[in-house]
Amino acid sequence: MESAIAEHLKCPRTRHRRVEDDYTPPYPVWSARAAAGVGQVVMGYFGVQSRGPELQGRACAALMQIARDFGLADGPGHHDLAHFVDAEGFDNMIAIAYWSDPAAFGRWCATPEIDDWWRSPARLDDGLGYFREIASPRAEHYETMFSTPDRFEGVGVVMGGGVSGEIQEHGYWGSMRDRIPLSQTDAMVASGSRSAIPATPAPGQRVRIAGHQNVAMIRSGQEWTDTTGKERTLYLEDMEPTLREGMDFLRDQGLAIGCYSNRYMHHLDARGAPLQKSFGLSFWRSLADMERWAESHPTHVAIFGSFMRYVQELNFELQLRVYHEVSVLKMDEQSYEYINCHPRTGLMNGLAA
Ligand code: HEM
Repeated sequence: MESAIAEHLKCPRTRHRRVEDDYTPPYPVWSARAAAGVGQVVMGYFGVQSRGPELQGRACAALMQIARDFGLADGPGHHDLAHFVDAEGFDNMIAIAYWSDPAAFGRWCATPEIDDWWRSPARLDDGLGYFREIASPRAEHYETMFSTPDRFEGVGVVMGGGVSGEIQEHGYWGSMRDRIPLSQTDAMVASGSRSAIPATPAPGQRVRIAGHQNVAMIRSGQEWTDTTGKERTLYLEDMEPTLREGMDFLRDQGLAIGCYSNRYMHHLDARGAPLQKSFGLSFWRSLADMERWAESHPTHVAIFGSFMRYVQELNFELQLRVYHEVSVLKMDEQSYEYINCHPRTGLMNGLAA
């Protein structure tokens, strides 16, 4: 058993963990480790927004183009494609890409064909919406968790330092915070507020959103490809409907509890066909707001309870894969840009008049 906090990120504590040193978690969980030299990563959400079946083909083509451009020099080490329909009925296709080096990301963005495409006035009147939500947390500002040690998702794929041993900080409310290295010395309280340029986002515009200090972000995913029999039924008929309810709540009523945006997304393969994998992606005013939802909302409490029960019932032989990555972002670790998107998109949500 080892700490989720890698040795080189440990420091003298001024804040305590929620558990005692002899705490033993009820089931095993692993973290991804960063290779030496991977100090800051980039998590980029490149979105294409459209409405109605007649635009879906063009939206898909735009997404495929973005994914092809990842193959240019300095492109990401890993990417996923995903889709969801938002509360306004728009299709949102997103290519999610990870870099282990922010300088490479900067060079990739500055590649003339990518930069010219993004800046072109044509982006405002080709009938589609586009966005880039870029989070670039330093190593102290994020954590990962995987229910199996054999395969990573998301940022874990590019961190390059392999898998940890079984970690101690999990299986109790507050463990997410305890896994983030910064929690050793900092309460990660949010301050300030979001602002938009121009101040009132509307469709047909380019909009930039400035985040505030300590915005919290989570990508929490599950894959049921390998589940069979009772476990598959449990996931599809018991857990998934509850999860969907929780995700719909955050999408529709999240603002009142500090959730700026929530997307319950389905993975697509390289040709756009759905895979048996999904994830929730949400941005929050603070880590504390996210924690409150996770430990008190009936949907997540029920999912958490079922997971604990199934793990034991299935004798720790779960085929359902669960993982998450959580970041607490400083001002300079966030960049959000929207082109011709509706004003409830992503971090714009709640800012329009
Ligand atoms: C089938 C889907 C899901 C399952 C089975 C599940 C289950 C769990 C479990 C078992 C834990 C505790 C993990 C540990 O510490 O060992 C946990 C923590 C957490 N989950 Fe989920 N979850 C799911 C989806 C989600 C989604 C979509 C979100 C949000 C977008 C979410 C947010 C959280 C948060 C914030 C925590 C950390 C709570 C803390 O440590 O204080 N979960 N979940």
